[in-house]
Amino acid sequence: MPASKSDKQTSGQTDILMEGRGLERTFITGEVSVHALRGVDISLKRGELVVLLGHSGSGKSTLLNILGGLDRATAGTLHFDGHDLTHASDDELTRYRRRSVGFVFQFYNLVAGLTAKENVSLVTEIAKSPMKPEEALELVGLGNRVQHFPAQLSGGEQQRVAVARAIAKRPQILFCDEPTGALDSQTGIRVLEALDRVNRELSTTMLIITHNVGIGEIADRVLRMQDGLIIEETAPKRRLKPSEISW
Ligand SMILES: Nc1ncnc2c1ncn2[C@@H]1O[C@H](COP(=O)(O)OP(=O)(O)OP(=O)(O)O)[C@@H](O)[C@H]1O
Repeated sequence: MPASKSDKQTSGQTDILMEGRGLERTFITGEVSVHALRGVDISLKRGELVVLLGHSGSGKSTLLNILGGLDRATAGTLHFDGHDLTHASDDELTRYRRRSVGFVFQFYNLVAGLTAKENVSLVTEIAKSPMKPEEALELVGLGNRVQHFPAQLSGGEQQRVAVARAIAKRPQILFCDEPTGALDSQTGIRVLEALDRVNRELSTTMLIITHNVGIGEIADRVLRMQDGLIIEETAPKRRLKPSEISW
């Protein structure tokens, strides 16, 4: 049974799960340097759902890749659950990704020849204390689709299998890069409902990237990026249910 938010806050842990300070990322291609991140400060609290908004090219994916241990910052510091990731070796970063992090991307990347259950099993077989694949699929509302192959599922259902696959290993943090980007609004809302449920029931910390300002209403906190910096932070008065929003 995962600890509730209040349990965690009284157990002596700080309520900050992840913290980046002064994060910079410069890409050098031939003679051209792109300063994709120009000194980002970001803190993610345990159990919170944060939406990261920003125009194309503002640095959202670059930031997500660094926080998720897929890339390294050129400058700045990064800590996760008391561990310094700034100077982590490649092996340590791999361990961090395997044990603690889940990813959901715009395209679902399911294996076509495997059923929904088998796609989720790919992850649960190598995790330490995973959920049963059926349990993860039930949590995202696909308890009746476990034996279906990706081609027999709608786009939104396939994305929910991808969410089940990402959360079945019980990651502490889930990074979602445009999880509804390929979906119409009604289908996208079903995917957001699955994410919202995982966040509430498992207290999984979440960072969701989107272009879609309306999705900010389901968050505890909304961050907005521009030109490689977080330029605005807001907290909606009331966190709406995904079924209450539209776009
Ligand atoms: N591997 C790379 N090599 C060179 N430049 C890169 C690389 N990755 C990103 N960039 C540049 O860094 C900047 C930020 O890109 P990033 O993908 O983080 O933006 P984004 O906000 O996620 O955009 P989008 O919403 O379009 O996905 C852009 O100018 C992009 O061209």
